[in-house]
Amino acid sequence: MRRLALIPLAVAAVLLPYGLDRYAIHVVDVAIVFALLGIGLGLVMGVAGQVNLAQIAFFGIGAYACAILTTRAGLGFWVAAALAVLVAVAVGLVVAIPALRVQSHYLGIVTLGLALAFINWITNTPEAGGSEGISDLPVPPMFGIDLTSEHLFYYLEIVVFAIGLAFALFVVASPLGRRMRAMRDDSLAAGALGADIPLLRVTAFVLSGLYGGLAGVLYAGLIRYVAPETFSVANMFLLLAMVIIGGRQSILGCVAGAVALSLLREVLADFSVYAQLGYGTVVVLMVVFAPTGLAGLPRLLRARLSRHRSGERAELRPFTPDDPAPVQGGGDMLEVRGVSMRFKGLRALEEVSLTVPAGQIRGVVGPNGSGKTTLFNIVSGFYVATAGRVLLEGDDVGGVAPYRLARRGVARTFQNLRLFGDLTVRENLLVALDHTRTAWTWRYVALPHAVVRHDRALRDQAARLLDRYGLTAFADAQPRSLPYGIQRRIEIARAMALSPRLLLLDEPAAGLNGEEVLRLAEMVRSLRASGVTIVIIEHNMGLVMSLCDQVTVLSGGRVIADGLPGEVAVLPEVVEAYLGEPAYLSDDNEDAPEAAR
Ligand SMILES: Nc1ncnc2c1ncn2[C@@H]1O[C@H](COP(=O)(O)OP(=O)(O)OP(=O)(O)O)[C@@H](O)[C@H]1O
Repeated sequence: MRRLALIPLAVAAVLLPYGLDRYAIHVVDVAIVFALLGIGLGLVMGVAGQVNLAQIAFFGIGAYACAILTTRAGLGFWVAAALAVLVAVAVGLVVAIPALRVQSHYLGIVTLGLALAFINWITNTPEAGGSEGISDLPVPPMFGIDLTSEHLFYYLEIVVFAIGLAFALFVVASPLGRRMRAMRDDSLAAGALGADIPLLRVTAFVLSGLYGGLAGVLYAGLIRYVAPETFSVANMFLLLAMVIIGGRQSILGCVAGAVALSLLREVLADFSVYAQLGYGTVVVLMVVFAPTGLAGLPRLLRARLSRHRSGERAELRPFTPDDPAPVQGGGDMLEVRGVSMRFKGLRALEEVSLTVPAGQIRGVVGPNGSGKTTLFNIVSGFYVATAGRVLLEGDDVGGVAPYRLARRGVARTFQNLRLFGDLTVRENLLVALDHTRTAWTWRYVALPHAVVRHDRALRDQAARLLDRYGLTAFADAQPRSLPYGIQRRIEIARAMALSPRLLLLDEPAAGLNGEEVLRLAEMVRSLRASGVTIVIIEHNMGLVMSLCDQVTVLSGGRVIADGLPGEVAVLPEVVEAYLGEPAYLSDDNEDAPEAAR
């Protein structure tokens, strides 16, 4: 059906130049160049969440490299064009380096600085023609077709644009695009689910450089003259306005914004000062009232509606237990040896040691601020311990990045749920189910069919997982529109999508009612029966006492007790650590849900 809808669009695109005079087709040709730039900026900023104010420089590098290589080095247009796109991609790689260290507005400042450095270079370098620019670029040869005609050049542009748009849409809908969106929503959680964040950031900037370079080359072939004013900061902000107004999270929105503002710019050419002011005002209004741009409005409305609807008929189906499986290996799954962690002057952990045998459910309890979550953060690779070692099945994994640990079988949930709010429940699971490496991105160009097949297989697995966790009814909802208990279930399902051997649950019962705690306990037992080793931080002592094989008690960053639940609960030092509230640590805790005991 969707493909059929493309036919009238294609016919309209073919017929468009027939109704346009020379000036109008020129405006359309420039709008297409900006649309390509918009796609690049949409991918890096909207999809991957990397603030990039250097897009105008990628555009300029493509155009200038093409101009210099043709007029100064005497290369043919297409050879120069191919090299120019490669140069823009290489610069994209270089611009990605700061993104590995800084994010958000800091990254904005760095990339803006790089754009200014480029503008400065082209304005002051004789090889780049200084403020005069470079003129007399050769006409791109095309099997005898005269591309000096902007009507004919339009057809070249529209083909490049169509391929560029199709590729961008394909990437966004694919596992790679999903990972990028997950990274944009919450890079920590994405890393914990196996997404290689540094490589993903580099990939986003490379794509941005690719589209910037392509736009630059087309611009060079169209105008056959390059000068600094085209690649100014003012035009960078115009480009930003295009993407923000259109909707940066939607590639089609970016294209629509770029085309609309390019045309509007021509209409308002005589009022350019007021026009700039107008764009600025509209951008501010959009950021405040519709941050997802015009393209995001229907989704915003749908989300609002589905929030009401899913709230009305929210029915969580029962969890279907996994098939029991023997624990493999049988040795120690996790060993923490003398781990200390300091944050500046604060000692969060001091010489903490514990050993978790494979197949155990280990409870980690302690008063607030005793270092439980810090311990999880070290085991899952978020923090590197100041001292001590962490062994996973005997291998030292201290300092190993979270995404690598995730691939080695460590999954975790978070105390304050870290679901990807802009992704659906199904997509949340799909991110975790995808175990491919980002380095396989070349497949997107060379083997797109393999990518489609891989995605289909992932979707089948996601459907089974949704069914097993009773979440099918919520598959297409956004997690934040769902009740808290369901969100907790989704987070466990998402962690299990990694097929972990070690599962770290950080206060999974927080915010759950008694019935939900009962279901949680059943689920955790079933996960253990399926061969997963579990470490659980919990304040609900009824749950801890009934569920855990062994309990480690932390206080002030130190292990003060370790043993069977019933034994540690009555130790005086443990009672004291809990401010003299022994009832919380005993089996007789009346606050503990009946079901969890
Ligand atoms: N990134 C950080 N920077 C500075 N201090 C930190 C950081 N992370 C944790 N801390 C400090 O380390 C100590 C232990 O915190 P942690 O979150 O591990 O405790 P917790 O036992 O999990 O507490 P709760 O039960 O309240 O979640 C606290 O004093 C906390 O403020």
